[in-house]
Amino acid sequence: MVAEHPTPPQPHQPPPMDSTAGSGIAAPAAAAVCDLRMEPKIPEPFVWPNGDARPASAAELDMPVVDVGVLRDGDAEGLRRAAAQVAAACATHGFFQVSGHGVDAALARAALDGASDFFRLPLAEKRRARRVPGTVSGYTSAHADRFASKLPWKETLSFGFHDRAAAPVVADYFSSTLGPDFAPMGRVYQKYCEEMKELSLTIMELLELSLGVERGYYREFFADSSSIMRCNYYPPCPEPERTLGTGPHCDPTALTILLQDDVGGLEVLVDGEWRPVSPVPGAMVINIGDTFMALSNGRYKSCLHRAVVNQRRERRSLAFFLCPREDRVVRPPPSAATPRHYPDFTWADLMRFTQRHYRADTRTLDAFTRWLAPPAADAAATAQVEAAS
Ligand SMILES: C=C1C[C@]23C[C@H]1CC[C@H]2[C@]1(C)CCC[C@@](C)(C(=O)O)[C@H]1[C@@H]3C(=O)O
Ligand SMILES: O=C(O)CCC(=O)C(=O)O
Ligand SMILES: [Fe+2]
Repeated sequence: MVAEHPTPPQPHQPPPMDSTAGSGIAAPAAAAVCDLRMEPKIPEPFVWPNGDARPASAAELDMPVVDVGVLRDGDAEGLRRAAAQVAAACATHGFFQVSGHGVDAALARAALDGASDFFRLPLAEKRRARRVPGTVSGYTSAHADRFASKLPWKETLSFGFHDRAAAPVVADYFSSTLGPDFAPMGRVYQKYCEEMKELSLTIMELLELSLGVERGYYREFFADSSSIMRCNYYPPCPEPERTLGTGPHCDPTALTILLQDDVGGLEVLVDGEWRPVSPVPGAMVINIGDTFMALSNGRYKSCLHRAVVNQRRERRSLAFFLCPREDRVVRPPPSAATPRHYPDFTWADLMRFTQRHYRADTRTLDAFTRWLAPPAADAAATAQVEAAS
């Protein structure tokens, strides 16, 4: 299927980095937005180093499809099997798929189709929702408003979801940002996020069981949460082997629920090889993020993954990122807390770090830990510099 609308990015020459360039994130003066049009070669800013873009191995990642319906129907043997499958997957590569999730198939389809409808809009209309600098919310094309190189071959639309408010936060976002014509789309994503939140709490119960930690610890930790919904749109690419839809990274968030269409492109790094994750019709991909790795005191792994693109088919994926309420202190349950592998932190701090100081990649949590509290040697060096200045 060839995309019905212009595809590969043809960015304006990304503006010069401003004073925050040293932070590794370009914050150009004007929000550059890529105007996607077909070109035979990809623009230089979209070329990734060979190490990041190297080809995947042929062998798909063999990850379990866990039937989470067992948490509803009280099947004790099924529960034991599901907990064992989750434990084996999360202690190694951090990925599994779920069936029996109860998410309405028509709603899932409407959410994927809504993403296509949005990304097919004229650029000027999409720009009405462009990302507010320093936040994750809004529309971006290749993150060209943030970075000047290794641009991802994708467009994204992200918005926050928290069920504290009485008001339908997501539905209001669409109507207020894009106008009353988008109210139906907003209602679809409002309902989709509500179902994603419910599924994430079910998965938290399964994670408690599989880790043998206090029942309810994780479910209650996230009962009042502040999550991120992200629609990814990956256009066909004339040189897919030279770029990436999403670069190698670990999700800084706690848990990711990924609904992908039937195209494929998600890959996970296992034993030094990129392993494709094939779409399983009706299933959703789950992965552990940095915040949950810290909540499990390192027992469950937040692992490197990426999204590759292809020459012929556009691809869509919807990522629901479960995040704690901003001010919650991320700390493992008492039964799993010694010796501590990560410091206490809040999601607000980690979120701010990824949006203003550091491009989430393969070492985000380590970089964040150092940013939070530089090792004594660094602190002494910093004090020396300050004293001399
Ligand atoms: C907190 C977040 C930052 C990103 C979106 C969520 C969780 C995943 C992060 C991201 C996808 C990791 C790869 C780099 C990134 C810049 C991207 O390609 O979109 C990251 C997101 C972001 O900073 O917008
Ligand atoms: O699109 C995909 O398959 C993966 C996207 C992803 O990892 C992300 O948005 O964090
Ligand atoms: Fe990710």
